[in-house]
Amino acid sequence: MKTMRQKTPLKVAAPKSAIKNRGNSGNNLVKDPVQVYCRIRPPPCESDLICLRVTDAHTVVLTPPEIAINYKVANLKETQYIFKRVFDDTVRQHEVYTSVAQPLVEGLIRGRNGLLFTYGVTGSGKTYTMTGDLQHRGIMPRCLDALFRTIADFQAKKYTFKSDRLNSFDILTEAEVLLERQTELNAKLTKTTRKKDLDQEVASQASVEPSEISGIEEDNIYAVFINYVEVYNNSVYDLLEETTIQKTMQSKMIREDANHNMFVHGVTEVEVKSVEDALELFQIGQKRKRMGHTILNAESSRSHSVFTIRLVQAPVDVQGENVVQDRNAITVSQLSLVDLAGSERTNRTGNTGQRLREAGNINNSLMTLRTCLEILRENQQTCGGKKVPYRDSKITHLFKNYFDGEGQVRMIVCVNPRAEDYDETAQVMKFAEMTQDVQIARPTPIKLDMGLTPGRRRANQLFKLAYDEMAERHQLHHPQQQQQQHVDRMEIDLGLVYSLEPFVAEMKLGSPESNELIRKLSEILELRIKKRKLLDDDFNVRQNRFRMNLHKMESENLALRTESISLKGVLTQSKQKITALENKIVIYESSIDDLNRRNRVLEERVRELQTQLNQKTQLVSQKELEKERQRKKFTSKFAVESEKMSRELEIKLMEQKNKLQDEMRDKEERLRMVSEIVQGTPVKRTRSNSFDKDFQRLESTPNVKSLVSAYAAPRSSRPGTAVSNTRHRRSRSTGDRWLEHRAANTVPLGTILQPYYSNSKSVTKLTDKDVLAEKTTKYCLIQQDADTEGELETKLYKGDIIPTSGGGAQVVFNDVECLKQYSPTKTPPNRKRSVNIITPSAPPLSEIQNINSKCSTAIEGHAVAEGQNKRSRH
Ligand SMILES: Nc1ncnc2c1ncn2[C@@H]1O[C@H](COP(=O)(O)OP(=O)(O)OP(=O)(O)O)[C@@H](O)[C@H]1O
Repeated sequence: MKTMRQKTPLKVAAPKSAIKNRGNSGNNLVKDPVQVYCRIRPPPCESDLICLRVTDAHTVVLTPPEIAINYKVANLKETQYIFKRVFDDTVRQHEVYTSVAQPLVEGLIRGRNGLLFTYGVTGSGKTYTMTGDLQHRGIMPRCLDALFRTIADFQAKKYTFKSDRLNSFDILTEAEVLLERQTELNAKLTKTTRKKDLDQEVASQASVEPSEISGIEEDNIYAVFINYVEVYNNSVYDLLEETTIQKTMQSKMIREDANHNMFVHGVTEVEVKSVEDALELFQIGQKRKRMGHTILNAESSRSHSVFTIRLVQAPVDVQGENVVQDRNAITVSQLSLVDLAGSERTNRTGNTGQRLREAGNINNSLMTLRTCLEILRENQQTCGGKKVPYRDSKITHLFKNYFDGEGQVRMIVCVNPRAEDYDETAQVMKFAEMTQDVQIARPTPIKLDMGLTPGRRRANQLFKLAYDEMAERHQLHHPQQQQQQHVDRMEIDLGLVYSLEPFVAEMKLGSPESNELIRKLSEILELRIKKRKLLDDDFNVRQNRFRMNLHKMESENLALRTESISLKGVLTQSKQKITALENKIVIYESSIDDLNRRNRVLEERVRELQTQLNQKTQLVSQKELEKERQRKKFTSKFAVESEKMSRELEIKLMEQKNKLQDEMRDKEERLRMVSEIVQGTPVKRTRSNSFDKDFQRLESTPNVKSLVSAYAAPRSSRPGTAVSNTRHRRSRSTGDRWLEHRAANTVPLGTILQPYYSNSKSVTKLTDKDVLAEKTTKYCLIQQDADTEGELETKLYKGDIIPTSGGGAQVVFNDVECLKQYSPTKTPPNRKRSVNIITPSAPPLSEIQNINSKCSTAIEGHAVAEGQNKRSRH
């Protein structure tokens, strides 16, 4: 199918000279065409046939489908439409807002009127684009958000703008404000319950991607008013009006105000301070709209919704503090956001009766809009003066001032791409295309030149800030000085700074009041001259002060420069030092690195040695264990061996002892025999032959023979009695006196057989006196010891005390009594003697030596020499 280029409706704004008079008015203003945007919604179903496609950001091509009514008859071709911008179904809400509506908000803030409407078939996305839903905010909430973000710091607080019923505003005084606030509060109280229902919805609606308008006039204060109306069945209903069952919604009149702006007479205009407030109102209006439609059994898509934001702004005074309380100084601008009814044809909807009439009305109003725009275009193009039938429909009547007066007009054509809508879409496209030819006078913001310096509020704020800072600093440096003094010096007539004189009203000469006017004017001029002089004087004073300050600053500057130079020198030195230190650091760092490396090597070595040491320690401990084992082994072996040896030794000792005892017995026998020979008693030969032989040999020796004969004469002849055996002379008749010498701690014997002395003295410490006592003739030493078996052995060494030629005395030991006790069940080895056996033999040599050491007292009163004792014993 060949694309048919029907027409390219886009036209750029004509140069000033070429612009013809707007509509019916004949003024020479710069004009701009109505800007038309096309937005294509996604197809409702994926299976839907599509009848258009977007070829670029400005072009859309409409292709007639087979189901189109005139498809076969008219042999339709593809049609291309060019718009200011085409948004395909992927474009997001924010982008649509930025391209289409943001400039309108900017215009609104700058005091220009704006109109934005969505136009299209039912279900093509008009409401979606204008209002959106919770997740996808539409143009309206975004406009509000941008507006409030921009004017947030400049919203009227102390003053209130009050709308009169003639579409104008007044500024209320502070007292009036209070009253107004009271009323507002009351109203809010009644609204609270209603508000709660809407809060959630509103809160979510308020969250849109932030956008702000930059570079707005800061010397104004702002107030935002909202009104929301519905045009339905050619009637205008106020959606913000309080209604009751008795008072249902009444159609409102459309009127023209003093500035030729159209307005809904008596419409509820509510001041809103935030986006939330505005959206809350919008939701209220939506609810009322739905309610009304339910009552009327109608559909909301059959009505036009007009949501108007009115921005009221008034300049601040010369001081930049208060609002200029002049009604004429107020600027009012408005932005109307219109969601038009669906533009379908009646024959397709199949409506009948009431619905058909409604549809007819809707289409009539849209038709009127179309007609108006067509005539406007025609008038503009042909310089014709055809009457534009604005009054034929409420909606066009309401828009009259936008088309006829000044303002920015923009339209978004919403399109459903499905093939079923082709016929209606084609009509919409044609209308949109035509609309782009309509020229609208470029609005000029209505701003009165009041002779006020721009930026005074900002300047005032800065001045106050600087002033406070200076005062603070002054107080800091001169705490004693009166603050007031300083403040006085700072007193400045800001009025003089910001303005020479307030606005001079327009004066027309030639009238009867001319003289009066001239007088007034001359007064004003005189005042101005005076003020100018004042300013000049002030200027001179300030100039001088400034010069002085400058001079002071210059000298300070010089001092600072000198200081700076010296500091620079110090800095250079410091830098050099730092460099030197840095070099040192580098050197140290490298040596640290080196040391670290070495340290690592050594650590490695230490680890190795440690491992070796551990191994060796283990080895040593193993060897120690082994050694200990060996030692124990040998100790036990040694113990066994020594046990064995001691046993053998003991046996040998016993044998030796027996042998010695035998020898001793032999000797005693011989002695006895010698004594018998000496005493003349017959010798009993009890000994062995060897003894006899020895004895005979002894008898035959001449010395012995003589000795025997010498002894033999005085002896008694009583046979068989041991004459000189002193051991047996124990009878009491002997008349001996015994000296018993015992150790200090002797164990009591407790035996039946006790040593008995008839006449005795017992001492533990022997003295000369005891020994030399006259009657003491016998000495007995008692000694206790443990034998090899551990048994207690008591020995009594007995001897005679014989006086010596030197006047002393000597002891001649001649007997030993050995006292031992044994257990009757235990037979002591090698003991043949029974208890209390008195040994007939003399004590052995070792014992005698022992006795000597124990009885180491010389009878003559000096230490006994070893040789003497030996001698005196036998
Ligand atoms: N660009 C879009 N992206 C996603 N969904 C969309 C888009 N445009 C419209 N829709 C969806 O299409 C449906 C109809 O849209 P909408 O109600 O805005 O149409 P309308 O033109 O206002 O209809 P009516 O004239 O009946 O009021 C809605 O569910 C909406 O969410």
